[in-house]
Amino acid sequence: MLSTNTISLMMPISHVQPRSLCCLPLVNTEPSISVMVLEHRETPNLFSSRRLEVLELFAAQYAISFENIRLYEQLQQQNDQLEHTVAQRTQELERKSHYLLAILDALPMPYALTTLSGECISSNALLNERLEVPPDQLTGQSMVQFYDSPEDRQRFLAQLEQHGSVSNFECRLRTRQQQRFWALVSATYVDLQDERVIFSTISDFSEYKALEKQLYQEANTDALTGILNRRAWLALAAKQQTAHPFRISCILMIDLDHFKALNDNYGHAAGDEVLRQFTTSIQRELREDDLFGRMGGEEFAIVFGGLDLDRAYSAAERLRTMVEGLSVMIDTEELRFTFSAGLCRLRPSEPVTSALKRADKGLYQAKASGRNQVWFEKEDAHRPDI
Ligand SMILES: Nc1nc2c(ncn2[C@@H]2O[C@H](COP(=O)(O)OP(=O)(O)OP(=O)(O)O)[C@@H](O)[C@H]2O)c(=O)[nH]1
Repeated sequence: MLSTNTISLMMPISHVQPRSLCCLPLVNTEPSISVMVLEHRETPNLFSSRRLEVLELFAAQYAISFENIRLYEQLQQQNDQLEHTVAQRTQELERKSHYLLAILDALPMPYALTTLSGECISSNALLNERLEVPPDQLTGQSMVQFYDSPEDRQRFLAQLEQHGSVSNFECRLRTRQQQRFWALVSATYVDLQDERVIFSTISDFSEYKALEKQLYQEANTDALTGILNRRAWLALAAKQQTAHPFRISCILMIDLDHFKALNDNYGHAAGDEVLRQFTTSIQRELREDDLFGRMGGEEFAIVFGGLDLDRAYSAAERLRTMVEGLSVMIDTEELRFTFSAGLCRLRPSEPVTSALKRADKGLYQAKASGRNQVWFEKEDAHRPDI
């Protein structure tokens, strides 16, 4: 209900004095938001208390509707604001996603995005090409099939799980056409909105691996005969000794007899051929546990793994007899040759070079005693000298 004060303050709407004037505040939940003014120019005292009650109800309803409209407009404004923000964010995301795709497309190496179980989510053309899979046919496929050994895949996943990323994991992959190649795989986890996936890149390093193998071959083998060179033989002999500290082994040092004369009489190439055929023949006779190497010139050494002095001596004698019976054809000429050798036990934890020196002493004795024979040190023997 309006107070008298409020009414008296009200000004008529028109300049003609009204005979009845009513002023009602439009009040809802909040303080008055507006005022409803009614005036009548002809009938005095028109706004009786009963009429005022009705008008008050009407004013209240009006206030509610008015408030509703205001709230609706406010909501509409907020909605517009929200839509604007969403549109802006979407645009931003689209731009970022566009950048990301552009970067991935420009990546100069094969990549794949896979699920944790190895299913390909996306890949680039370079990967498809390297794995010999037609464009777009990798998505949905299991990448596990491209690992040459399933154990490699397990090791790769174990490393990824342990460190969160893997750098240059060396393994062999195979293409869909079953072509094997060496690859370095690097990977990291990527957390997408609702799942964790793996982003991996691969680089083919088959050429490097082949070169590495070639360098290893060159560094460890003798170019003429293809067997171990002195350095590699010493290293492997020491490695075997460490791996089997309680295994009995013997070392045989071999030197071809009168090789200078053979070279002088038949030429260096004939000497080379003799060295090659000698090596091949000896290799044929040796067991897997034996280690054969060229120490230089016409000198060779063998570790008889797991043989005691008696059995090693028998083996050395068998080799000596075999070589004695060999003949190498040089043009129409049949060349025959022999070797002298020194034998000794490789004592536990004794440096291989030191045992080699003792075998060399036996070799010297064999040469001095007329060649084409095998000698061993007295202290090593439980039987008399030959
Ligand atoms: N063809 C050829 N000859 C080699 C090679 N390496 C070393 N020689 C030769 O082997 C010969 C070794 O001669 P010496 O050390 O005098 O020994 P030897 O003539 O076998 O005499 P003894 O050992 O006393 O029986 C030398 O003439 C070397 O030039 C090689 O790779 N090829």
